[in-house]
Amino acid sequence: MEVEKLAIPEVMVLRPVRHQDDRGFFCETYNRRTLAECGIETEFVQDNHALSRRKGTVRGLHFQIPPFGQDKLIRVARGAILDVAVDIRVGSPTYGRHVSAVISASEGNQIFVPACFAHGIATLEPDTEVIYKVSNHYSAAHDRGVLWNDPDLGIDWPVGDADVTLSDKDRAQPRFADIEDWFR
Ligand SMILES: Cc1cn([C@H]2C[C@H](O)[C@@H](COP(=O)(O)OP(=O)(O)O[C@H]3O[C@@H](C)C(=O)[C@@H](O)[C@H]3O)O2)c(=O)[nH]c1=O
Repeated sequence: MEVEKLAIPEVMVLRPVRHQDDRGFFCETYNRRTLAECGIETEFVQDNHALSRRKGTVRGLHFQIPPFGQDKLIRVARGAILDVAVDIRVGSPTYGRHVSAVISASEGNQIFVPACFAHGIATLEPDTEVIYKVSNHYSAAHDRGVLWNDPDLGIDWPVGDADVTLSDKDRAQPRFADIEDWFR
């Protein structure tokens, strides 16, 4: 498996081997041993599957607070996304900065985002299906977010305010400056 550490190196893009033949391909989308060889020892406990019908749908930026923080391993079964991870570790040299990568069904790549990052996606194609593993169970009481287009974060989303599809929850998320310090 190829591993690419992004500019914030705790966030990694992974490329599992795709075995191509006349029928199509075969790919191990999750292998605990291979991930451990890449330095990812996370135990995942839940798989999620989200369909976004429209291109230009943004989900995020989301995180769960301790003790329900979630490492995430994200891939795309149909379509493509821009995946964004914002460092929310107080005291980190990259606090408030973000990295992003295009993750797509055609590439078969994946992205690993640790718990102490706010995470979001923007769909680059209609009917995009995202499948991801998380290392802690969902807890609505521990669910938190940051406003996707907060100018303080300076994220270059592939969709503008006028065209974005967002949940009501994400429209009302707080600014980055107003979130509490959950991770150190
Ligand atoms: C995330 C989640 C949501 N739900 C429920 C709550 C709600 O009724 C419905 C939709 O939830 P949301 O609007 O929060 O879904 P969504 O906006 O897709 O949230 C996801 O966004 C991406 C960017 C992430 O990183 C994920 O961790 C998760 O926060 O599904 C669960 O039952 N289990 C879960 O694990």
